[in-house]
Amino acid sequence: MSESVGVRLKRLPHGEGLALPAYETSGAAGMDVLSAEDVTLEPGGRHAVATGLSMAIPEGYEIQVRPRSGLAFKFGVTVPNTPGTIDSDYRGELKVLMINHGPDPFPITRGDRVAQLVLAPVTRAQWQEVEELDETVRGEGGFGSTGL
Ligand SMILES: O=c1ccn([C@H]2C[C@H](O)[C@@H](COP(=O)(O)OP(=O)(O)OP(=O)(O)O)O2)c(=O)[nH]1
Ligand SMILES: [Mg+2]
Repeated sequence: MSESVGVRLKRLPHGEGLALPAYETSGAAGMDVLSAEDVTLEPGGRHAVATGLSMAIPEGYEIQVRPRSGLAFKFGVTVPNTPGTIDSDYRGELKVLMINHGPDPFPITRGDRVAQLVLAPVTRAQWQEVEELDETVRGEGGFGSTGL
């Protein structure tokens, strides 16, 4: 078993009666999160899907909102801002941004698993401004500089 961290969570009125986000298997990295609303994503359409949940993530952690590969593969339905970032100081409703890249309307029913939530540690950077950076073999090469 890997380590687990307590996360305080509040159900909003429209989240009553829904299961909490849950790990589907013993080794799952993400908890599948459920929609708290019925909505249809038209082709090319996007929507911030309500989850009916707000939370207080412990300082030093974030939650990443990631797509479910099954929805992406079968229907072209994914999370446009993946990974979505839930900050530890955010107390609003967690919403899952979704976009339908597929050719057909995609109906979401309350209770459907729309995305997955990954709790991750955050390391904050402290800038150290300098005049010169160290030299490397790569140097300024990027964006395909090593070939395709
Ligand atoms: O998929 C997402 C992404 C963000 N949020 C919430 C939690 C997050 O803490 C807050 C701000 O997100 P972000 O920093 O990505 O958005 P922004 O456009 O920079 O907004 P802000 O100016 O509020 O930071 O919105 C969600 O509910 N779902
Ligand atoms: Mg922001």
